[in-house]
Amino acid sequence: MPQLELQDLIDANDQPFVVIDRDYRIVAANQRYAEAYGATPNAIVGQHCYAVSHHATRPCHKNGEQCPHQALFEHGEAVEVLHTHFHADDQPGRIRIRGHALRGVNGERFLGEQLYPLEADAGTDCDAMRMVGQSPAFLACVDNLARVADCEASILLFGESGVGKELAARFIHARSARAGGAFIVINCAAVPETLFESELFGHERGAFSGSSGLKKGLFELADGGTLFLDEVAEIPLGLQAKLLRVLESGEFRRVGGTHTLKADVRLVSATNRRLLDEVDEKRFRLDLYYRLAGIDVDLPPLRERRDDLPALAAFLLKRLTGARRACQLDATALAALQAYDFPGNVRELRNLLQRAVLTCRDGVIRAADLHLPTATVPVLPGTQALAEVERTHIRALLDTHAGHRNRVATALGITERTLYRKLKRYGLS
Ligand SMILES: Nc1ncnc2c1ncn2[C@@H]1O[C@H](COP(=O)(O)OP(=O)(O)OP(=O)(O)O)[C@@H](O)[C@H]1O
Repeated sequence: MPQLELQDLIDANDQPFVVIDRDYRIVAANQRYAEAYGATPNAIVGQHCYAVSHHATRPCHKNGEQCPHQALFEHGEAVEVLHTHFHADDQPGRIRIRGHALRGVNGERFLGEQLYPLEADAGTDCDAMRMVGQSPAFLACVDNLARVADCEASILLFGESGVGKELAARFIHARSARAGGAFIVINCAAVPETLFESELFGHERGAFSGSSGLKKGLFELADGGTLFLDEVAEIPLGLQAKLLRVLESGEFRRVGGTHTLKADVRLVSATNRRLLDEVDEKRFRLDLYYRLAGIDVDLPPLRERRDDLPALAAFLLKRLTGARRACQLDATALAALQAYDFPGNVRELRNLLQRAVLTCRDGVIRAADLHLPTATVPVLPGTQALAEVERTHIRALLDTHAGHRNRVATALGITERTLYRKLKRYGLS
């Protein structure tokens, strides 16, 4: 075999590529890799890999990250992981790293790392799927999602309303081995209790009055893919037992059917209520909770990642205006957004911007165009019962939002179905 110059070989690679020895020292880096970290290959060789890419003083597995170096040198495996690296401009960026086991002329081992910046990744590059954000809280969350995507475990996503749970579920699906299969959504709050079973498992011709032809259920449609159970806390108790049985056996029957069917489905569920609290309140079965929450992932609310606001707002504005004239936020608008708490998270931000785009005439959105709701917290006498406080608060919100129940539900961080129940209970419907 011809002896090739290592530097020439790795410079031929279009992606950043680096070769690392057992002691975490970089022994070679291609031009692309060096550029990504604002240096030349010569300046990088001899440095610790974690110092260059993580600005850290110790290996990343000692900071709790999955580390390709550790995987190769301790376990003999070449693994692919997702990390946050710091680019030349000191900005954090999401990177997918593919580890390669390399052998030196004397048989010694080296780790070759090929880097793929995630923004250029097919699964996340189309606009509808793009998860925008670079704040540490958001990056940690996306990192988590990318790690859990590949395993087959059931995932339970927890986060406030509008925080991006469905987007996260799509992200998981797109990065899983099931990406070629269907991604099926069921919003458990929106399906009337009586239709739940037939929605999930389908029904045979004439199974009940009003059922016309044969209908496949969402479970069946998700065969080979992912079923996303949104607002999972809203599944009626009676159905929870049935769902559990199906999840345990993988078998089900259509309503009115006699054949047992099988479907190979991966479940991703989402909730904005702590399911274990629901279990304590006897509204949710503990055994079903364990089935659904193989791994749980928390999505941070927008007010805990305010650093993401400018990029998110710019991205949403671009999507809202499309090919039409671009709109921009001025400094007063950005400051107003930074000071606002966003009970409805990214969805609320999008809705605010949508309204502002319609009213702004010169392409500049100012604070006043955003019509941010001002917090009017009523001061109530200390002796009022909790239910009365709740009733008063809901009534005030209905006034503020001109009777728009979806906006009131968003502001309260509850589902519309829960709001409807409360309106009925308090005689406000
Ligand atoms: N990080 C993000 N980057 C870009 N868009 C986002 C991000 N997070 C959320 N969005 C957008 O915000 C909107 C709301 O997101 P999504 O429907 O996923 O929220 P959700 O948590 O599932 O809401 P709900 O609890 O009400 O079902 C969507 O239009 C989504 O595309």
